[in-house]
Amino acid sequence: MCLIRYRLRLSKWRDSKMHGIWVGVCTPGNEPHMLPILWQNSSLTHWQISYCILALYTLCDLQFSIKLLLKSKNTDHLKFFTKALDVENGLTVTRICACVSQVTFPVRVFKLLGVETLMVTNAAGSLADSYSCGDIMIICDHINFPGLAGLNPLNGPNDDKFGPRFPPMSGVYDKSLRKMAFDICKNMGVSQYVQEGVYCMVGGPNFESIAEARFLHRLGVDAVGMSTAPEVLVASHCGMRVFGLSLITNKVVKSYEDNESVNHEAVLEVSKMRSEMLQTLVTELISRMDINNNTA
Ligand SMILES: O=P(O)(O)O[C@H]1O[C@H](CO)[C@@H](O)[C@H]1O
Ligand SMILES: Nc1nc2[nH]cnc2c(=O)[nH]1
Repeated sequence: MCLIRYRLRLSKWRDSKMHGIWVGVCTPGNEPHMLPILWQNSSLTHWQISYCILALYTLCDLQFSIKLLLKSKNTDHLKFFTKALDVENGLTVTRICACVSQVTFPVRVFKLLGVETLMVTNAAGSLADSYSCGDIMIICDHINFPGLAGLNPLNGPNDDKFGPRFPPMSGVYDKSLRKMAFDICKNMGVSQYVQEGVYCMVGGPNFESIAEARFLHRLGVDAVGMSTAPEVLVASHCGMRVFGLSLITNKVVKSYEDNESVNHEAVLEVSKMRSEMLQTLVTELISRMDINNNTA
């Protein structure tokens, strides 16, 4: 099961007209609540971009939800997309994808397209007692549970063109981008909602049992979800810079006395509530990055 969202930068192709494209891949019933940017300042024509998106869409057998974020008044891009994808007002199509190599395939395609930075966002349940629903956790590290158990997108022969056979996983979440995100949140006056912590990916699609929640909590997990780690792993393997955010949509039940239980609708609700704030944060983060040399 996946819900992946990429924020990509094609620093080689620039054009001031197009600010970016936000792309998400959603599981059924999932709103594309936080959508990262695919193209930033691209000098490709709108049909070339559309073609690339459609190619990715076909190649990866994934369906993208697409929203254009245009600085210019020219909405031809949007029209073209909606026409090409045969839907009105952008595209939101959903499908399940269960395989980690499928989920991560686009990351390598993006790498080959010249993308240098990957931004990932997810919805997650909190285990840290100090977190509240609606908090934003800047991810400083992750535990990839499926990966530890052998379900790893890097399984199989290694392609040395992308990265080493045995890649390190320390320091994957870029420090300078994390700091920048904190600064932006401070300026936005929303620091009280911002945390920094460890994300853990579990296989899902069920939410945690109480015993599992307690187990993860003892391991030092601050927030748990069902995505993100495989894409981050592959991006890091091929030398991309990574930034990740978890939106805390619920508190994971850790007590047998607690009668609450999490449900997906509540997750979507909190996501909607915070989507604007997250979009502002991500957009500001992007605008502060140095497009040319990929430094924060
Ligand atoms: O991690 P993302 O895809 O944001 O979504 C999270 O929320 C969904 C459950 O409500 C699961 O898909 C879980 O992984
Ligand atoms: N595994 C898991 N994924 C989530 N996604 C959003 N909330 C949760 C949660 O509590 N657990």
